[in-house]
Amino acid sequence: MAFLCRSAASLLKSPRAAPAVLSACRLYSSGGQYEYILVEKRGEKSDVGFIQLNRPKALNALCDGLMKELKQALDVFEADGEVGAIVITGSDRAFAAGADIKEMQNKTFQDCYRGDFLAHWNRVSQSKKPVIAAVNGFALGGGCELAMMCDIIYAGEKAQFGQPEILLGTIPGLVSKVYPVDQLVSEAVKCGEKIAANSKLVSAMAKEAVNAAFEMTLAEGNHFEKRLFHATFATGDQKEGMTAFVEKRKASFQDS
Ligand SMILES: C[C@@H](CO)C(=O)SCCNC(=O)CCNC(=O)[C@H](O)C(C)(C)COP(=O)(O)OP(=O)(O)OC[C@H]1O[C@@H](n2cnc3c(N)ncnc32)[C@H](O)[C@@H]1OP(=O)(O)O
Repeated sequence: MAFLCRSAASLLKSPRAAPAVLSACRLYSSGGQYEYILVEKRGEKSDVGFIQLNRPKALNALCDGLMKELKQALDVFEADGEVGAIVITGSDRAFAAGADIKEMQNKTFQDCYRGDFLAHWNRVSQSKKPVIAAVNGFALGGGCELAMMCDIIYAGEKAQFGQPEILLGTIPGLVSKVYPVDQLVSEAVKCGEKIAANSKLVSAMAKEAVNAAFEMTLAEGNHFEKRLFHATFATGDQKEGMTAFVEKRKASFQDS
């Protein structure tokens, strides 16, 4: 948080940063100049910053360009003295279906590690102003995490939250459910079968991240999880999982 405050303050004070903020202000006052998001001020007093993710054909998959624009819009709203709260939403069908799998498919571990892939995704949790997620439809993987980074989540009746990364050969992917007594054991076995059909190597990495988090601060846990996520890009199973998604077929994991 201290870092955030400093970075926001430096945006406001630094003469070099000021033009960036001003030009970003123009972006939402003139409207329509972002490619992947819609940005405006709402509310009777125009005191609510409103950001709508807008990649309908890709179910608002969070491509790099979208995340950069989201950061830019948050910077603008943080610098705007009128804005007291920020709402992030998607479409009726999807809040966001996760990180962009087509962009990630061919990334290597080296690409992820060198570029500190997804490091800037924490921007939302660093906002000094309260952020409300208004979630309709799919909120999966990074989309679910984006909602969780907000301070408040309002969900539509058909919202679906999930962490399906394990299906792509990467982490995380843990789900919990409640069942009637007589169905519990068979449903638990079915769940075990689903987990066992995924990469055993990557499942172990997901468990390692969760277990390690119990012994760490939140920042350390996030960092460790991100590094393990990067490490999945060194596996054949991540390549298989993401390629299978793009080729619209079932993945065949080799635990390698
Ligand atoms: C890195 C971590 C963060 O920690 C991640 O976020 S990994 C990504 C996690 N998310 C997922 O695994 C969800 C992937 N999407 C789906 O499973 C399905 O698309 C669905 C959300 C269940 C919806 O299925 P439906 O059959 O209704 O629609 P389509 O699959 O035909 O999707 C329509 C269109 O959107 C593209 N798309 C959907 N999700 C993504 C994505 N995450 N990245 C890139 N593109 C995505 C999909 O490919 C279709 O486009 P088309 O290929 O037809 O041009």
